[in-house]
This record gives sequence, structure tokens and C-alpha cells, in this order.
Amino acid sequence: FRVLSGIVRTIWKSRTIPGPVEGMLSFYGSTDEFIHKVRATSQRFGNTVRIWAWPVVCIFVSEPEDLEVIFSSPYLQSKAPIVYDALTPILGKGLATLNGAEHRKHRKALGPSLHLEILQGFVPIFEHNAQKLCKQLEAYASTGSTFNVSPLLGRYSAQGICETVFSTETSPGLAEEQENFIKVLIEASDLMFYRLTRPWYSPDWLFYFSSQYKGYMGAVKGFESFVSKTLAHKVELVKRGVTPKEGKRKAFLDHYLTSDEAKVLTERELIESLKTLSAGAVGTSMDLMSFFLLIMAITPDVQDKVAKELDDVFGGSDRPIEPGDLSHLPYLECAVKETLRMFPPLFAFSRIAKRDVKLPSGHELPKGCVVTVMPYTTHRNPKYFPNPEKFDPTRFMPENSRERHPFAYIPFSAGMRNCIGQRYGMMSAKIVASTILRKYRILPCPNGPQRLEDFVVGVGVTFGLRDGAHIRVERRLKSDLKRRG
Ligand code: HEM
Repeated sequence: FRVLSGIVRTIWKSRTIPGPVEGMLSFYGSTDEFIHKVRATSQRFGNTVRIWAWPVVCIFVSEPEDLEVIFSSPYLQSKAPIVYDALTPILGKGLATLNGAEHRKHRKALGPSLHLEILQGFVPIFEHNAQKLCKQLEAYASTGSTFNVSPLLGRYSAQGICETVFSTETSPGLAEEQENFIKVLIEASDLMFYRLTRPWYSPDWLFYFSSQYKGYMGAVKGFESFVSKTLAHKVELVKRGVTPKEGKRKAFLDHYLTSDEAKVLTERELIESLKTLSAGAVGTSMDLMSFFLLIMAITPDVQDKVAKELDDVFGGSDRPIEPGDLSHLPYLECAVKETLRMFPPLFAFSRIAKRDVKLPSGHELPKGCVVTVMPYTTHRNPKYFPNPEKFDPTRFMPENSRERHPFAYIPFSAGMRNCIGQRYGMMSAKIVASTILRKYRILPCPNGPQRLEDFVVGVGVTFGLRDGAHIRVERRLKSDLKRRG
């Protein structure tokens, strides 16, 4: 009775918030259309929209003043089980899915092993993997043929996770399992989305009858097996006192296992959080970089400015990128940020309201509703981003962004549940972007999109290009540099 009366109360209290009468059904249709429907809904009903998802009440919030309350209220920090339970078998019971004291414990334990100094040690790893990717591009540059760069970016990110988080080069005999792990990391978003959008498959015994059961469970097992075996090997090395020598780069785990925080999590908890870190990193980074490269292909003026900046820093040389170089690439950084504004890989994320919470916009979030934050709509608010459909990196130049509301731009969320991999993700993206653009000019595919509005996007757990980024590449010549003056 208490559950039922709680549901009725939530529905009753949310009745004044505008929204389509047909609720969730208004988004029914292909996933390509989903994001356009979400935008149309917010254009029609405003920045706070109530969506019935019987019996759940979902409230989309996108006004920065309201978001400030959402990111800071202690009553709005718990993940909605209806969304996150479906992701847990692959994502793990780690940072992204835990709540309250458990969440704080994991955050405190893992945060120090991802601080800036440690990340800077990852630069040569990203650089090396970006060079490997460029070698693969060479074949396409010679023939001028069109290809899908997204799987290569997925591999770049997944390989990066293996080396920066697990330092797999010191884990012999796991090559086959690592390959499987990389495959699952690249496919994780699709696998999780399949189960998330089919709530009737939530119980394992019903999911057993699904056509995806075997593939999904194979992925879950592969993930678990790689993470636990690599961890066991690392723990053994630490016990024997075998740690990377002074001056040699250390992976996340090398730091964590020898740090004061190492005893905070049990082995099981660490395995779960490692799964979360890995699954959280790859799909998002692959989507971000796919959008970025496709945008470069269709905005040659922006691409030229990025290339000019790279030439200024590297002088047309082949020298490897160093940590210090990254702060001298402000325009590249702005272009990556603008990509995240227009196409935030996590276009939405949710919390459950533990109490009624009043928002500055005047609406009240009733206890029990699912609060959904929508970076995709927030980032298209013309009050903060005039002409929002235009790709314009200069929006993020300090002189143009200083006065902007801090919660008008939230690709990595904000507050105590913001993305723990934000700096990692930006660094990895800037390194692969700069390595590619130093060597190659990106061109659009003749039959593919020539304008941003032609992009065919698809929604999964992350938001990406439905068919990947199909591009062509051309080797940059020294004469390009001179021509641009
Ligand atoms: C570059 C692309 C990335 C984007 C756009 C992104 C975005 C986000 C967002 C919006 C959240 C909040 C999600 C929510 O509240 O449900 C989040 C959380 C998280 N992200 Fe990222 N992320 C990226 C890369 C990464 C990377 C590289 C890692 C790991 C190295 C990572 C690990 C995590 C984790 C563990 C959380 C959960 C944090 C918590 O709840 O305390 N992400 N990310």
C-alpha cells in the first residue's frame, strides 16, 4: 500500500509540470529519431518537462539554475534503479551505479590514482596508440578510399584502457582475454542498451529466452575474467615487491595498489569499479572522437585552424607529443569542447528524488520521480549558446565563456557524481586528434554528410553516429603549411 500511495503522490504532485499526455510513447519510433523528438519536446514544453513512463514519472530538467540545485542537493544524488540496474551486469557495481556511503568510499579510493600527475605519465601510451592508429590510416591515404574510422577509435580507446589502467604489458598469457575484453568494451554500449530498452528482460530467467542472451552473458563473463585475472596478477606482483621502477611509467593499478587507499576497497569491490571505469571510458571516447573527426571533415576552415596551431607547436616535425604541449593547443581544446557541446556522448543521465525538491524555475520535483538531466538540450539553449546549431569553437575561448553560467555546459556532469575520467577523456581525445591532424587532412565522404544537420545519429547508452564516421584522409604536405602562411 505504501508503494502504491507513493506512486500516486508522485503522479499527483507532478501534474502541474508541462509534458506530452502520451508520455514516453511520444518518443516511440526509431532510435535515430529519438534525440530529435526529445529536442522537439523541450522546444514545445520548455526546460522542465514531465514524461509519464507508467507508473514512473520522469522529469527532464535542462535549465542551468535548476541544474545547480540538482547537482548539489543531497536528495538528488542517487541513481535511479530503473535505469542503472539494467546496466550493472556489464558496468559493474562500481562508481557509476553505487549510491551514498558506498559511492563516496569508491570515489575516495580511486580518485587519487587519476590525478593530473599520474595522467601525464599516460601521454606516451596515448601517443604510441595514436601512432598505431595513424599507421592504419596510411593505407587509406594511399588509395584515397572512404572508410569508417569509428572502430579504429574504439580500439584506440580500449587499448589505452588496457595499458593505462591495467598495464597489461606486464600481464603475460592474457593476450586472448585482452582481445575479448577490447571487443566487449567497444560493444558494451549496444549490449547494455539492448537490455535497458527491454525491461521485461530484467529478470535473468526471462532474459535467458532472448536472442542476445548468449552474446550478452559471454561479454559479462569475458569482462569479469579479464579484469579479475589481471588484478590477481598485479596483486601477486605487488606482494612480491615487483613494481615499476622509478621513472618508468605507472598504470592506474600500479598506483592504486601501492597507495594508502589500496586497503579501502575489497578485491571484489575493486573488480567492480575497474569494470565501471573501463566500460565508462570507451564508448564515450569513441563517440566523441567519431563526431570530432567527421566535423573536421565538413568544416575545413576549423580544421585548418587546428592544423595551423599544431604546426605552430610542432613546427611540422614528427617529434612525439609531450604533456607540456597540450596546454599550447587552446583552439584544439575549444574544438573538442564544442564537439561535446553539440554531441555530448552521455546525452542524458538520471537520478531519483529522495525528497520533494523545489527548483529555482518554480517547479517542484516530487519524491520518487526520476530526474533526467539532458546535456543535449541544455547545450542548445540560445540564451547561453547563441545560434546553437552552429559549430563554433570560439565559444569556449576564455573571453567568450567567462561569464557563462557554470551549469550551462555539462558534458561530464557536475557535483559529487561528475565524471571521474573527465581529464583522462580530454587528454586521450586531444592526443589522438592532434596525432591524426598533424599527419592527415580529413575529407568528407562524397556520398556522406556534408553538413552537421545531415549527421545520422543514434541513441544507445551513449549517443553517437549511427553508422560510424565515414571519412577519407589525405597526407599533409609541408607545402600545406607554407600555403597557410
Ligand atoms: C570523453 C568522454 C566522456 C564523457 C562525455 C563522459 C561523461 C560522463 C558523465 C556525463 C557522467 C555522469 C553520468 C551519470 O551521472 O550517470 C560520467 C560518469 C562517469 N565516468 Fe565519464 N565520460 C567520459 C569519459 C570517461 C572516462 C575516460 C572514464 C574512465 C577513465 C570515465 C569514467 C566515468 C565514471 C567511473 C563515472 C561515474 C562517476 C560517479 O558516479 O562517481 N568517463 N561520465
